[in-house]
Order: sequence, then structure tokens, then C-alpha cells
Amino acid sequence: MAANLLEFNHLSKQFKIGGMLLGTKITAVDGIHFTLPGEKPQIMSIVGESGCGKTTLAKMILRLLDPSFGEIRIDGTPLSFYAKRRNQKAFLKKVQPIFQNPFSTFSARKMVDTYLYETALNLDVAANKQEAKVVITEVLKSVGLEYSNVAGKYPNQFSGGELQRISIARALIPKPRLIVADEPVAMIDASLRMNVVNLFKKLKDEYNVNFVYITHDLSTAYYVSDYIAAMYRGNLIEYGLAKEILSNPAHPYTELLLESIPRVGKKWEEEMALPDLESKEYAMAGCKFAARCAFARDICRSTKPSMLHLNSDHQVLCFKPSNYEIPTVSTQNRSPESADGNPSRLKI
Ligand SMILES: Nc1ncnc2c1ncn2[C@@H]1O[C@H](COP(=O)(O)OP(=O)(O)OP(=O)(O)O)[C@@H](O)[C@H]1O
Repeated sequence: MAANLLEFNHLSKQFKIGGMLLGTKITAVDGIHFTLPGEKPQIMSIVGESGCGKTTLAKMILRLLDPSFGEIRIDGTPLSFYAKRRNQKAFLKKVQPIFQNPFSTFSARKMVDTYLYETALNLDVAANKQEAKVVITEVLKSVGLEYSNVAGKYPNQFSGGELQRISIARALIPKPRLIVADEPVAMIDASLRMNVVNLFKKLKDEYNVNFVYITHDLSTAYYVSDYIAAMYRGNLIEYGLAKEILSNPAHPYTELLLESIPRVGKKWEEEMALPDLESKEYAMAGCKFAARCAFARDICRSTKPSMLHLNSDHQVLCFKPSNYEIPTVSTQNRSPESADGNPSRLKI
């Protein structure tokens, strides 16, 4: 049996904020524990509003940040294996990043094809410039660009969308196992976003490559995802096959996110503005979403939910689908039913 592509084992990342004396800790990623199967290429979207921990998680997958607790494994190998200097090139051959802003990915003073040549030569994909040109021509073609239209040009001679396609081409050069794309379309005109995201779908099969697609924009995740991981204040609140989650969201927060889909291009954080709650929510005793949840009962405020496996393809961090029952809480502690169960929809 193929190893899982990714395993997140009780993964947490804490940051210290504030001064030495009055400082506090924020748990940006909080005990995340799930796996992404590896037998065929997948696109897993990590979705959630601003500040939920998506970028922190992406940085840990890319080894740009070390976990505070827990570990990530890729194809069964802990990422700590790649910390050794002699294994770092192997990591770059296996995992490639695409960042949000293509204009800061490429220096304004450097021709963009220089980056492509460097990647091909440094990662041993090509032995010389001539071989590199063949590889570069192929990857550019895969993202819909001609070598002759790219070579010798500077970043400011391209649109944001073109430049992001060049970033994707560069990431493809070592034929990686995984590409981690953190908000890759956030800086691109709304009308061009789907072009870029649809490329992931095409490249997934063409290059047998997996994608972790990080976005606050569920409307694009909706079309490309095989798996969806929804995050809220550092917690993984729902995870599973995209078609399961999209047709049958189990967490009230995921439901709200799905309701926002028709409003393509709207950033959730623009309407879900509750910044004063943020630090309180991170430190809450119970479910971090309880203060905003139309279904919350006392148990949600007092007790942390644990992951409930609804079926083999779908899990949720919520008491509601289990009818507010948890094995570890005695019936005396269970709270009385609240109101009508008819959600007054939160405005997002
Ligand atoms: N280096 C850091 N030091 C302190 N706090 C941090 C640091 N990086 C992230 N955080 C905090 O961790 C939380 C999660 O941040 P993160 O950037 O991972 O969220 P996000 O979901 O990617 O948000 P966005 O979509 O706005 O980038 C936030 O409260 C953020 O302020």
C-alpha cells in the first residue's frame, strides 16, 4: 500500500506576541492531525478566513517554519529528515512553493528566465544550459507560454497572471511530488483567477504532481479540490473529500463558508470582521467558533470538541453532528438544549 502523501501528526505552532513580561502565546496551528492519501495525485485546498493559520501551516510544509509540537511526514518521511544539509536538495526536488505575489518572487532587476535556468541546473534536472532550455521550453508550454515570449524579459514586462504562470512553470522543473501554493491568485485580476487555478487541475495529471492550495477564496477551491481542509483559529475544523464536504458540510462554519461561494471574489475577512474576538477565540476553553455559532450550546463553550469521523472520507471538529454527545463528558455535565436549532445565519 502506498504511504500517505502527507501526514500531520498532532502538529502545532505557537508564536510569542507582545513583550517579554506582558507577552502571550498564540497557537496559530493547534494540534492538527490528519492524512492526505498518496496513491494518486490530489489537490487539497486549505481554506479559512484571514488569520486561521493557513500560511503558518504552509510554511511548516515548506520547512520555512519548524513546528512547536508534532510533525509532518511526506511519503512516510518526517520533514526533520530534510533539515540535514545533505538532504536539502532532495527536499526541493520533492516539494516546491508558489507564493502569493509573483512580483516579489522575481527580482525586478533579473530576467525571469534566469530563475528557470538556475532551478534546472541547481536541482540537477539539466547538466548544461542546452538541456535546461529543453526542460524550460516544456514547462512553459505546460502553463500556456512560449519560451521565445519569456526569454530575456524582466518581471515588469509580464502581467501578474503571466508571472504567476511562470512561477508555476518554475515549480514544475524538478517534477516535484508536491507543490504548495499559498494564495497564488490573491494578487491576480478576478477574471484570470480561474485560469491559474484550472492549471493545477491540468498539471496534476500531466505531471503526476499533488497540490496543497491555500486560499480564503472558497469559490476557486470549489472547482479544483479533491480534498478540503477547513481551518478556524488554528484548528482543523472539517476535513475530507471535497465532494463530501461541499454536498454535506458538517461544521456550521464550513456551512457559512459554502454560503459565500456565489459571491465570487469576496474576501471572507471583509465581512466576517470580528477582530476584537480573535485573541479571545484563540484562548477559548471550548470550541473556538462557539461565540459565533448559531448552534452553540453550553458544552461547546466549556469543552473542546474532538474530531468526529463521520465516515472514512469526512471528519469534523464539532459536537453538533454527534447530537452534542461526547464520551468523555458525563451526562450531568451536559448542557440543556438551547433554543430552536434553527440557525440565525451569521453574516459573512
Ligand atoms: N511570526 C509570527 N509571529 C507572531 N504571530 C504570528 C506570526 N505568524 C503568524 N502569526 C499569527 O498566527 C495567526 C495565524 O496566521 P497565518 O498567517 O498563518 O494565518 P492565515 O490564515 O494564513 O491568514 P492570511 O490569510 O491573512 O495570511 C495569526 O493570528 C497571526 O497574526
